[in-house]
Amino acid sequence: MPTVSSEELAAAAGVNSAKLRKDFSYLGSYGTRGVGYDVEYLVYQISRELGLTQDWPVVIVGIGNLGAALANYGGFASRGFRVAALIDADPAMAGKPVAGMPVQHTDDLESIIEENGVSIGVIATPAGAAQQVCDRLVAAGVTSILNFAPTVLSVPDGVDVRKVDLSIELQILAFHEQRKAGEEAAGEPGTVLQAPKETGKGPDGDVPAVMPA
Ligand SMILES: NC(=O)c1ccc[n+]([C@@H]2O[C@H](COP(=O)([O-])OP(=O)(O)OC[C@H]3O[C@@H](n4cnc5c(N)ncnc54)[C@H](O)[C@@H]3O)[C@@H](O)[C@H]2O)c1
Repeated sequence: MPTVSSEELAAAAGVNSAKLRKDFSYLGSYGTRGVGYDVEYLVYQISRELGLTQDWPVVIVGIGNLGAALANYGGFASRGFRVAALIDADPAMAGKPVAGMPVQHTDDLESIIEENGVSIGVIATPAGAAQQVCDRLVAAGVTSILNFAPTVLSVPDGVDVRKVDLSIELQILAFHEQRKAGEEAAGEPGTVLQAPKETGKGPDGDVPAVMPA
């Protein structure tokens, strides 16, 4: 039975081992003195706490380039997210197979949500359609939304929205690239940069004026 000590885990995570043991005790996981934690059981306990040991049916709305790519991504199923249905407003798409499933028309959105007990919806429609799709998902019983459309969605209390925007991730990388270029121009790492005012703050929050060596 592979085991791991709280000291090893704490060192790997860069945290204090006493704090780690205390946190694990909230999971009901206490380990054995001198032996440590049973790795398999610990993984199960953490997964259970994160809600990953149950099956989560998910619908994807908007089966264009992005929606089809998401539908074809195998990584969701291995984490317990089962794609229950693919939904699109284009009548020409209805019945067409994507990732081995027939695309269903938005006319049936409500019944699909109900029949599959779906609580998580993924929106991959154009921005202009996203709020309307969101409203229908929420009215049908969806309480968590992963939004890829470049728009801010309004939802009632009790509904969670996570927005994914890859261009923001690129902006963050571009910001760091700019800092690196400034560092090279200054000649040595760790130099205090004379950054233009508007780049003194990165899109991911405060960035120290001195880059680490
Ligand atoms: N978040 C990101 O990083 C990221 C990256 C790429 C694309 N996007 C966004 O994702 C969305 C989809 O991009 P795409 O390239 O797949 O577009 P696309 O045009 O290829 O696909 C959009 C699909 O949505 C369908 N659709 C339109 N209105 C609908 C409605 N009311 N209900 C259901 N389906 C509807 C269309 O029929 C089409 O199949 C866009 O909003 C785009 O800006 C976001």
